[in-house]
Amino acid sequence: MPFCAPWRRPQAESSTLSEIYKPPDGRLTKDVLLGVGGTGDVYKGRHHHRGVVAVKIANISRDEESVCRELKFLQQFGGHNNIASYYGAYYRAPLTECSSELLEIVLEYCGGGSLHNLIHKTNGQSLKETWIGYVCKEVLK
Ligand SMILES: Nc1ncnc2c1ncn2[C@@H]1O[C@H](COP(=O)(O)OP(=O)(O)OP(=O)(O)O)[C@@H](O)[C@H]1O
Repeated sequence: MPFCAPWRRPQAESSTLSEIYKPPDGRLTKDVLLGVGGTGDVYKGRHHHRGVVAVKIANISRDEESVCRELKFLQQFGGHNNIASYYGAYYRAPLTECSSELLEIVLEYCGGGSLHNLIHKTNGQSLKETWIGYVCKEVLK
């Protein structure tokens, strides 16, 4: 296999995705749609333990490699101050033969909105130099 997804760990080669990433079993609910990204739709939700969270619905069937790359990134850097924390992922089996295998990726909910929104809400749709400096400094940390 040219590509090895992190959930198919060497010691768990015989395990299926559903065994490694157990289904949420009511521990996770999804509410409003927050946005749509390259990996899938992102919902505001509630996790039984974490409270309010963001839930990214990643389509494994469509692009397993991208989902894997994103998970790897989150597992490695999710502890950084400026990156949403990664709380775990749940496997969702296809409902019918034609539907997709999904992974529900649970993240820290970032309620402040996006930089894109901030720019569009600002007079002249342009941030002050001090703000731009602050954002650049935080991105480079
Ligand atoms: N942790 C989060 N908290 C709150 N909203 C979020 C969170 N993650 C994503 N969103 C919302 O969902 C949208 C899509 O996010 P996502 O991370 O999937 O894609 P992206 O980073 O915008 O693009 P791409 O997937 O192409 O990198 C964001 O623009 C944002 O509005």
